[in-house]
Amino acid sequence: MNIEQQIISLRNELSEHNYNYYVLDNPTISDFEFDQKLNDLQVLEQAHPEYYDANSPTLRVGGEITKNFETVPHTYRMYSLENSYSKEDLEDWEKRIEKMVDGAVEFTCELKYDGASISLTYEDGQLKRAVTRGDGFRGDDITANVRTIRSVPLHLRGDYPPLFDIRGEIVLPFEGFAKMNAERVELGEEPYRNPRNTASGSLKLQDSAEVARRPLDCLLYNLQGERLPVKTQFESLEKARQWGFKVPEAAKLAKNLDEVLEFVNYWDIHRHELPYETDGVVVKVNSLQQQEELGYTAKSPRWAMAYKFKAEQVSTLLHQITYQVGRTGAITPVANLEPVELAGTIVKRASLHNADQIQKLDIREGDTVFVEKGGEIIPKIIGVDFTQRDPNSSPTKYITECPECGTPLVRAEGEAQHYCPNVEVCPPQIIGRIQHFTSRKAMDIEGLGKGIIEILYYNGLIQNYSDLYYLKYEKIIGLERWLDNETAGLKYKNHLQVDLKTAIFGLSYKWGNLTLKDSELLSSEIHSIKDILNYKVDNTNSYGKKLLKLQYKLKNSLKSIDLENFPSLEGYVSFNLLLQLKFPEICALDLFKKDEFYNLNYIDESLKLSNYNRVKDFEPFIIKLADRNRISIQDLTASNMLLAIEASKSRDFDKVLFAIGIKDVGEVGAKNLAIHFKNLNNLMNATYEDLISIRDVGNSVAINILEFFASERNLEIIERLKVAGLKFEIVEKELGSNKLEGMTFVVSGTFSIERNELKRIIEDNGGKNVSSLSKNTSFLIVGENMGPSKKLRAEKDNIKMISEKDFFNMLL
Ligand SMILES: NC(=O)c1ccc[n+]([C@@H]2O[C@H](COP(=O)([O-])OP(=O)(O)OC[C@H]3O[C@@H](n4cnc5c(N)ncnc54)[C@H](O)[C@@H]3O)[C@@H](O)[C@H]2O)c1
Ligand SMILES: [Zn+2]
Repeated sequence: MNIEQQIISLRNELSEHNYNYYVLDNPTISDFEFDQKLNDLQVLEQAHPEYYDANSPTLRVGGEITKNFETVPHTYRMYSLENSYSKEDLEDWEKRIEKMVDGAVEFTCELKYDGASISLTYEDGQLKRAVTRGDGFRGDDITANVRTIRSVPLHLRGDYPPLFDIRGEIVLPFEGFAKMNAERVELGEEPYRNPRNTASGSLKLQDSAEVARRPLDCLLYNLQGERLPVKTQFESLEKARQWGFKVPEAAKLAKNLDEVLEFVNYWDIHRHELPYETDGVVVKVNSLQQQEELGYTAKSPRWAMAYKFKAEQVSTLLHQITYQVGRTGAITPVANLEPVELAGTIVKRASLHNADQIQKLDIREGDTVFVEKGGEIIPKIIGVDFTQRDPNSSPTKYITECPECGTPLVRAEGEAQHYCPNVEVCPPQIIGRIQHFTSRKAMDIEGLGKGIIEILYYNGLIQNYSDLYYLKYEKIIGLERWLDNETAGLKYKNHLQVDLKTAIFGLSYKWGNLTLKDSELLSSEIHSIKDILNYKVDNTNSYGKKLLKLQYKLKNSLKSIDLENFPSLEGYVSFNLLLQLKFPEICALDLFKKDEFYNLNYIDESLKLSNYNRVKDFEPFIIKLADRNRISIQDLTASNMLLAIEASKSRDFDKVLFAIGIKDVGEVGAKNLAIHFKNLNNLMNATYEDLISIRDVGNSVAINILEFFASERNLEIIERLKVAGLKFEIVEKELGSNKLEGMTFVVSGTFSIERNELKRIIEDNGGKNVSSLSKNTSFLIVGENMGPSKKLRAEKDNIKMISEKDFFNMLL
């Protein structure tokens, strides 16, 4: 590639990233990588001014305007900031400045909040407009959304100027972000990646009510206007604070660059204590007079410089790649890491996303990997330290079978994710669906979280959510299980009674490293676990060696265990614990005392650190751990749970519709469907054309709905829910108002809801039902197929006739 091609290719690539970042809120590379590429381009362009292009990403603010909001021009242009990454960069900048202005230069140091920029216009102390940065000249008018943010003052106080703009950053504090993500995870949805993109995405929602629900915050840092009552940047921060804006206290005045660096160094460490995300420090020339002298480049002010903190990176050992199965059957590979501290938290796991990602980075078990936590909350593996790679390792073979049910995985054309297609039997999918059903935004059944659902499921009491409504107190009381069954080596947890092959596999998972195939082979030759002890081993091959190890461990550790009753699930778990207790090598007591490692996972570790004869010391920890990991359904839990299940029968139709978990039908979608179809029968009879005519229902959702109701099994489940008494039709909200006080109604014909229901709503709102028309009747509510005589009579007596819809409008 020649220079010109290189420049053009970089420009195209960066424009694409700008689009992903600013418009889609979904960047595909890290900020650091982006800045490096931008810098490469800058260097090339400087060396080759002949390829100048005013539209180059180096000369333009990256944002764009979207078509969803009104576009408005900025009175004062909104710039970006120049970036620096080192002390030297800052020193160079200072030198440049000092040549251009008279007198000593002081600096204001501020934190660089990582969110979405916003410009607010205030007229006579009232918020008039809020506009995104857009391309710097024009932005999106998102006033309605910004009004919902509590830290944006709608009216100012004090001695504010009559007209000015104030700039700031809209951020999503960690706490709110974590809460939003917890809710998403509860619903089995992908968590949001980082607060910045989520904040920015929230601002572009069409529904301000939804924006209001997001815990956004607005931090202000810059005034723009004519004849403002301030002479320095620092003063303007103080003034803004007095007028009622939220201006963080961290800002500091620095007399020289040393003081600036002090500020930088302090916050590089302490920023993790802040409630929101920051990605650097912004250093600004304090005097506004000097700022004016310095002016702007094409893209940024010369009087300000961002100093970016480095995205924190560490290297650590990747022990194992495990695979999680989600509610929809999607498989997510997870890297289990040697715990390591990164950006203030201990990181033990990182998502590997999908098979392509593993292949692209060539990640293998046993590798030393680089883990980064730049903007992203969930740490990610950005590469492998190849100098540390074991030369004998081989590329990771992605699993081909579901780790939970053994079904061969599928991967649809063009999809990144593998799926387990065993929808009806695969345990995490079943449990996930039930969990979704009971979750807060669906049926909101309190106390029925994952743990309890698992107990009920593994004890064979529920197979799907309809079974919840048929639970009996006597059956559930006293049920228990250990939460941490994975650590107990129990891979095949869907079988309450595991078969021999599985039991062997479970055992060897811990000790012998038999593969599933090995276990199968062995199980065909013996009748029970006990037989392993007497099995004749040919120890000349690796299979035999593994068996020998298994035999040895078994012999050494089993005396008191009732092998006849093994294998059963509970028996199995306790069996493992007992083995741990009896097993003389488990002694890494010190490791265990640290709560961080207080987990059965580390028994494996402690096995390696063989230090004999300390089992006794260890025992209480194991017992405590076992208790901590065991949950059981006690009296109170059981009765509360049944009450909560009973109470959930009164949830509205749209909640039920959301809860049953039709693919891609979310909370809002379910509401639209409920309002449109009024009841389940109508929805079930809807054709493809009916469906796609509804707001927000596209091709794939329509197909999902049709498929859902085409399944015999789903129909059976729904039938059971109906029998249990769940709501499968809209019951208009009982407002319980007195809006209809003094009015009498006659109801005639058929309606979208039961006639009695309609009458009840009238009464609940203070109205009176009468059965026949008279001069005193206020309204006749006309349904379908009303007899003609009623109509004549009403016309004669001048009684107002209204439709069902008119009636409900009266209640609004
Ligand atoms: N990963 C990607 O694909 C990708 C793509 C485009 C941009 N980016 C990233 O976005 C950034 C570029 O975006 P940018 O142009 O918004 O620049 P920027 O984020 O580097 O800095 C400018 C912005 O900082 C904000 N800011 C926060 N605190 C401030 C304060 N105290 N004073 C003044 N301004 C403050 C302002 O909103 C201002 O617009 C780069 O860091 C880049 O890495 C990443
Ligand atoms: Zn499966």
